[in-house]
Amino acid sequence: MLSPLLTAPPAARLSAVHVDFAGHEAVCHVDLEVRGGEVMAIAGPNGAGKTTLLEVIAGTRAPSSGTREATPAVGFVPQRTAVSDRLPLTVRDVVTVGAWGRTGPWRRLDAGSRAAVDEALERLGMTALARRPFAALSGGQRQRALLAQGLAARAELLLLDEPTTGLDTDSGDRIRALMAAEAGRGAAVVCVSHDPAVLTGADRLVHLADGRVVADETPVSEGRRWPQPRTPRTGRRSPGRG
Ligand SMILES: Nc1ncnc2c1ncn2[C@@H]1O[C@H](COP(=O)(O)OP(=O)(O)OP(=O)(O)O)[C@@H](O)[C@H]1O
Repeated sequence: MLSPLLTAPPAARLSAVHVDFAGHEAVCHVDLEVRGGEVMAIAGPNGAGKTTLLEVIAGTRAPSSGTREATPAVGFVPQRTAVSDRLPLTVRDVVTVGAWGRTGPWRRLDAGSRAAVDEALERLGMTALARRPFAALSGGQRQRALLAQGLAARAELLLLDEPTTGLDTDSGDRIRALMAAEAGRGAAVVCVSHDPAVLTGADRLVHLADGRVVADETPVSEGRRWPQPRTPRTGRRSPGRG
């Protein structure tokens, strides 16, 4: 019998995708399907095209040629270094942006969207920091705020660019557990990473080199070797860094 992962409809499908930057092919002829319920890790050396490919899957970068089909319910968590230091927003504002897919930008949030924002803050241990300016956070706290933004979308396709880079072990564990939990509720999770703990624990590991998929493996056959989701911290103790 086919596994539920194989019978689930694709959350995203790329066909013969190329991305060309002024003559440099960053992504070359990629065919890829991402399915609900799976965590796919994308690995490869610097400059291999991982972020560019993730942007195409997210729909934030149009391919130069080829096609993308995907659910409209996308949550995209960029690298924290890709977000301006000067954003005049609180942590709650940043997380609220994630719920805009449900309400539309700058609209008053309905009760369901407010609950999604509160829950996302709670799951990342950011409730106590909700009113703090985003620009005043440490790097690791920013990473968690951006992930909370992605969770607030309650997306069918959740995309993360190096979400554990520079985090302490505890925060890295928490983020891997959250990715597993998102896949557990049926979302397709795609994560660009150099982190061995992410790469060895994903359901599927796609290797890129020079913009091409050179391997597409399912390294774990009997469940993810990732920590189970834990009861979130409320932040009542110290707000904690990173
Ligand atoms: N906006 C851009 N304009 C021109 N070239 C770009 C642009 N973005 C990326 N590139 C080039 O495309 C290639 C792939 O870049 P990309 O950022 O996707 O790689 P990556 O695998 O994510 O790298 P890293 O592991 O260093 O983050 C690189 O050669 C990069 O220089």
